[in-house]
Amino acid sequence: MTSAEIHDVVIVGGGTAGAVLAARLTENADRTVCLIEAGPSDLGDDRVLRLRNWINLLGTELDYDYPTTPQPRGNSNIRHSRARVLGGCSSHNTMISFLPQPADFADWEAAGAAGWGYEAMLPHYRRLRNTIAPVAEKDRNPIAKDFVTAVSTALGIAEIEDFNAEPFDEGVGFFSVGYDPETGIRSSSSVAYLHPVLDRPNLTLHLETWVEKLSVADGRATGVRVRRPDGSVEFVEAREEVVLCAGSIDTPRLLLLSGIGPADQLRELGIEVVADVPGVGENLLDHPESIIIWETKAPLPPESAMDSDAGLFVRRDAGDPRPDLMFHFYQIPFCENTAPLGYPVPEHGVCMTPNIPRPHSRGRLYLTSADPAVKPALDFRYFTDPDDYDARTLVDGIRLAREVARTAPLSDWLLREVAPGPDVTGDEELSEYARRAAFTVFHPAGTCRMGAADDGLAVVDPELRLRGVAGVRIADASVFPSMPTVNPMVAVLMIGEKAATLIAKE
Ligand SMILES: Cc1cc2nc3c(=O)[nH]c(=O)nc-3n(C[C@H](O)[C@H](O)[C@H](O)COP(=O)(O)OP(=O)(O)OC[C@H]3O[C@@H](n4cnc5c(N)ncnc54)[C@H](O)[C@@H]3O)c2cc1C
Repeated sequence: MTSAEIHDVVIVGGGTAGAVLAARLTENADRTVCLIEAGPSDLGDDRVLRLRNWINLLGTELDYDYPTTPQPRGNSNIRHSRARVLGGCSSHNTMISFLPQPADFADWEAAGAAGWGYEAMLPHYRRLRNTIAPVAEKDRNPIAKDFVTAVSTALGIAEIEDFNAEPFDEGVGFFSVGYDPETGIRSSSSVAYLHPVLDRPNLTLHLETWVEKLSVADGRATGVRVRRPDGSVEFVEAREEVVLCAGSIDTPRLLLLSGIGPADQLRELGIEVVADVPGVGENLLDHPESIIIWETKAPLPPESAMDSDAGLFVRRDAGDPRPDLMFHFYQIPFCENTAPLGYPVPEHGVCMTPNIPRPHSRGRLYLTSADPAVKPALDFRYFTDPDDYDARTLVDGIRLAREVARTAPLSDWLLREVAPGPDVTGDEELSEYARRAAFTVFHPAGTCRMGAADDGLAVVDPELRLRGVAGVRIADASVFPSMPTVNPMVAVLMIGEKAATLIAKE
């Protein structure tokens, strides 16, 4: 294996956080940065750039498409979409953009992430280069407007014009979205951060290049072993540090394959232990959701930013300042998880997808083989929390959704409830349905969580430095100590910004 290149900083993964980091670190012309991305460029690729096309990217060659392990209390057929393209998941997601709530960051601090409180994080939010604004008036579909009105009438919840203007406990309205309403182009981390700086001489970008292993000598990372598109294997050396931004599934996977993780698991698989870091792969978080679908009386008008433009936050627990139940309102009948259960697939329809903002169940990611081609096992342990909080939240959500659907003007559009159907009303049967038809909001996180030095399961410290091996940081959704109440992409972008300031300080 040849040592092909040497750079000051090597970033693994040109995704949501990795693109931010590469752009920020190369503002210093004296620092050389190599960004290594497994997927192709998004430049000029309309499939990726057109926000509303996101749903057509699921399961394509731009999606790693991770299965879950069997989920005895949930849906075992959930596929976890993860993007294989520059910009990462910000290049194929719905770009719903929420600043996390103050109490979300307070939870992180309480979990040992000193310096990650709300006030300290706000400057990183203000620095974001993405174009983020509430869905434009021209993209607001009449049925989504009527959903907002019906929620206010049925539940007495006020409309919020801009969810990012200030913290909220409840609210209904159109989401803030990262896109250009004139063109429909997404404001991904690649578009907002990388495209304008691709010609910087101190930035080297390798596309379609898979990082196979982190190389460590005498307890310090020296660089990474990569596989180029032509199959050749090379070593890319890091003079200062390696930053892992491969996301909450591929960052722990890479660490485990490099011998960094729970020693017992590694030994069982015949992987040489480089550092015993028991927390790698633990604390697998997600936002699970369920779904209630209606057939509409007629096809819907065409307006939309990305078919899930509005939503609702409900607070049931008065003891916490944050909402604890969220809905997306889809202007399409999303039947992927109900059709296999035998429910009808209407030609035109809408759905509400209640989700659990702060679920109690925790899962685990682990390897089943030392073969790097074998995907890691993702055991989310959906709905396994002993007090059954997670399933009860979805049952509450379905009941509230029905109240909204019964209320004008939304009710005027709806022909019939097709899943689970009006006859399913009891707690037990609603819970059974909600869990069997459950899906993911696509928010896996937490598998290399940040924490204090005395926390045995923390994988990185509050400066994002990997425990047990010097010269490595992690900056992506895997470092979340706990799940933010809201959709997490903005938190990930902020992690990219904060990582850049931490590295620049040194
Ligand atoms: C379909 C979908 C819709 C979503 N919608 C929203 C939304 O509307 N709002 C929201 O807040 N969140 C949303 N999310 C979640 C959000 O997009 C992610 O939480 C966030 O983007 C994750 O960022 P990341 O930097 O951790 O990882 P990613 O953005 O996934 O970046 C990881 C990058 O690393 C690369 N990589 C991985 N392994 C290697 C390797 N070994 N070598 C080289 N490169 C590698 C990948 O190709 C990828 O580009 C959605 C996610 C999906 C999938």
